[in-house]
Amino acid sequence: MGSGFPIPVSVLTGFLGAGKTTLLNRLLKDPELADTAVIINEFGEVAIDHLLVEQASDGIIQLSDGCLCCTVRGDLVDTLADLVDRLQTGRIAKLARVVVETTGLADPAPVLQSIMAHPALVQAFRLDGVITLVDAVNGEATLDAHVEAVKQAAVADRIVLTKTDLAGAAGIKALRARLRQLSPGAVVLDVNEAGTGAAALFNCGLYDPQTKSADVRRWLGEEAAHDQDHYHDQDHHHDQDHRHDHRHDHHHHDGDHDHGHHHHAHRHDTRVRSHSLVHDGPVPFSAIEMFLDLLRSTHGEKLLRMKGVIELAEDPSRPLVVHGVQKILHPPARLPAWPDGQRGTRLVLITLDMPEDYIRRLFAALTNKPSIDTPDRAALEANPLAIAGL
Ligand SMILES: Nc1nc2c(ncn2[C@@H]2O[C@H](COP(=O)(O)OP(=O)(O)OP(=O)(O)O)[C@@H](O)[C@H]2O)c(=O)[nH]1
Repeated sequence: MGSGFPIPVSVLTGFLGAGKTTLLNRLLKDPELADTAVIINEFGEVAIDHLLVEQASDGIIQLSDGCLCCTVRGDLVDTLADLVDRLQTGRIAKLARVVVETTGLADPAPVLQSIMAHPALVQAFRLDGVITLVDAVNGEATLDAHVEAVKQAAVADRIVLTKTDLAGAAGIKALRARLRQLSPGAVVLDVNEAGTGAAALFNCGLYDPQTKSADVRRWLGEEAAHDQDHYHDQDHHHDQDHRHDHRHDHHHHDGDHDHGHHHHAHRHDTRVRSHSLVHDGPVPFSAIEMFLDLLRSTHGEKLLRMKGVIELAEDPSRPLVVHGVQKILHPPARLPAWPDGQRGTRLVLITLDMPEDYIRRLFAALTNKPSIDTPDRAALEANPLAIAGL
C-alpha cells in the first residue's frame, strides 16, 4: 500500500434532524476538505440527502436506501473497497479523507466496526474520529428516549451542538453537562460559534503525523473520566458509589427502556460509564493483550469505546496506542516518544451496562496487583475464567 494510506475516515452521526446534512454542506466548502469522499446513507424509500448536499462531484457516493448499520452495511465496505480500487487504478487522483454520514437512527458502533474489522480495509483506512451532532432543542428528550442517541454521544470524539440559536442558555448548559458525562473525552463545540470548521472536527486521531503532539490526556478524556470511575492500581478500596453523582444512584436498574413515569431513574445514560485505568510502570504486551481479549470476548458489545496509551515492558520508550470500538480493536500503533512526557499505562473505557468490578479486578490482576480473592496474572493466564463476571 503506497503513500497516502491509511486514509482517515470520519464518521458523522447524530439523531434524525440533528443537522448533519446542514453541517456537511458547510464543511464541503472548506478548502481543508478538498479531495474528500463523502458517503451518505439513506433511510427511506426516496434517496434525497444526496440532492441536499450541494457539491455534485465524484466525491459523493450514494448508498442504496436503508440503514447503513444493518441492511447496507455490506455496501459501505464495498464502497470503501471501490474507493481504494479507483485510487490505485488512477481513476481518482487523490483521496485525502472519507466522511461517512450515518442515518439518524444508526447505532454508530456497527458502522465503525465494519471499517475496522475488515482485513483489507483496515490497511487502507484508519478511523480518524466520530463527530456526533446533538440538537440543543431536542437533545435532552432524544437522549432520554433513544439509546442509539446515547451511544452516538458516548462514542464521540467531537460533539457539535446544533440549533443553539433556538435554545435557551440554561438548557444548553444542562445538555453540555450531560454530554460531558456521557463522553468525557469528547470536545463539545457549538455549530453557531466560530471554530467548528474542518480543522476542529477532523484529525482527532493520535497517530496522525500532524497531531502526534496532541495532548494524550485530552485524547483519552482522562481528566474528565476522573469524575467517574478511576482505578489507579489498587488505591480504590473506598466505596465506589461515593465518587458518582446522583445519576449513578440509579445505574443498577435493569430496565432497558424509559418507562416514562420515573423519568430520571430510567435515563439511558445512567447505564453508560467511563472508566479510567492507570498503571504506573511498564506492562508486558501479553498482559495487555490478555486484558483486551478477555474484555472484548466477554463483554464486547458492552464496551462502546476504548482508548489507551500503554507503556510496554518490551519497549517502554515508545508508547503503544490502542483504540477500539466494541469487539474491534484498531491495529495498535507506536508513537516515537511520549507526547506529554508522562509515561505509564492509561486506558479509558466507555461502557454500557458493564460490571465495573469485573473491569477493575481484571486490570488489577493483569497488572500484577491482585486484590483479595482475585487471582494474579499467572493464575489468570492458566484459567481466564478465574474472575467472576465472565
Ligand atoms: N435554526 C437552526 N436550524 C438548523 C440548524 N442546523 C440544522 N437546522 C435545520 O434543521 C433541519 C434538519 O437539518 P438536516 O441538516 O437536514 O438534519 P440531518 O441530521 O441531516 O437530518 P436527517 O438526515 O433526517 O437525519 C433543517 O431544516 C435545517 O435547516 C441550526 O444550527 N439552527
